[in-house]
Amino acid sequence: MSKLFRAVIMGPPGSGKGTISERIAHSFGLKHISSGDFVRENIAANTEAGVLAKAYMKKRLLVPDHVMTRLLLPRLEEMTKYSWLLDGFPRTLAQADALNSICDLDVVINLNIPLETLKERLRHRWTHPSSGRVYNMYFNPPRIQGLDDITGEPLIQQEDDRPEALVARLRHYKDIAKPVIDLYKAKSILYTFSDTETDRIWPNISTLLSTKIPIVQSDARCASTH
Ligand SMILES: Nc1ncnc2c1ncn2[C@H]1C[C@H](O)[C@@H](COP(=O)(O)OP(=O)(O)OP(=O)(O)O)O1
Ligand SMILES: Nc1nc2c(ncn2[C@@H]2O[C@H](COP(=O)(O)OP(=O)(O)O)[C@@H](O)[C@H]2O)c(=O)[nH]1
Repeated sequence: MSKLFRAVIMGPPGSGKGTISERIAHSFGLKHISSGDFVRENIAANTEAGVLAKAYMKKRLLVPDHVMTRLLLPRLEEMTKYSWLLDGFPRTLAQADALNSICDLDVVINLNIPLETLKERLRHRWTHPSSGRVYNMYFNPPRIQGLDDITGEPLIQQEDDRPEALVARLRHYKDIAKPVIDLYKAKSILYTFSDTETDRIWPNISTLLSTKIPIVQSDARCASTH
């Protein structure tokens, strides 16, 4: 029986975390836990932490660490039987320390994508606001232009996906992510992938995971939560 597998995917906005997570979940049978989706589910369900998170989410700000860890850690503790991939958490060193206190990670995938590529992708990113589903007008367009494939509801372009907003967002990401990346580097579990195309990065990630997850445990196999 293979050991359960614990992975994190990190990268700046638009680096392809969501896109690659879906491929990993599909190919390797890991549970995909997207912190953004989980926050949205809690807001929709009006939970205590969801109510706290809502104001930050509306302003497109990071939710404070104590709220985020209160949301995410119990969810992870429920999943002791599954192999999982965390997308969007940890974002800060405090979150990484909290995660470290409940589990040992096997792999951290770090996406390193050039700024010009991020700008171009996000310029064409359309989002379904209530689910967080994203499309790109060229890479993965919706079936009907401007409408979400699942609900048929209108898609929007997020204000902070505009190229002018991206530089500040990226600086902020780099500042808070650097100590997290340094921590995982020191633990020798950080694997960095640099390219402009997800389709060129994906085979390398797939090869890495094939060596790390030789057998996917049958009872750990489950669909992505996306
Ligand atoms: N680990 C976290 N720490 C703090 N806030 C978080 C965390 N994960 C998600 N959030 C909050 C920030 C956002 O307001 C909201 C949505 O997150 P997410 O879906 O990851 O979108 P995003 O637009 O911030 O990321 P990206 O552009 O990288 O896809 O939830
Ligand atoms: N053109 C192009 N767009 C991509 C590629 N990979 C992902 N995207 C799109 O770029 C945007 C950002 O990807 P996403 O997975 O949301 O990144 P995240 O913000 O890191 O989760 C989305 O609109 C994706 O559809 C790629 O290789 N080329």
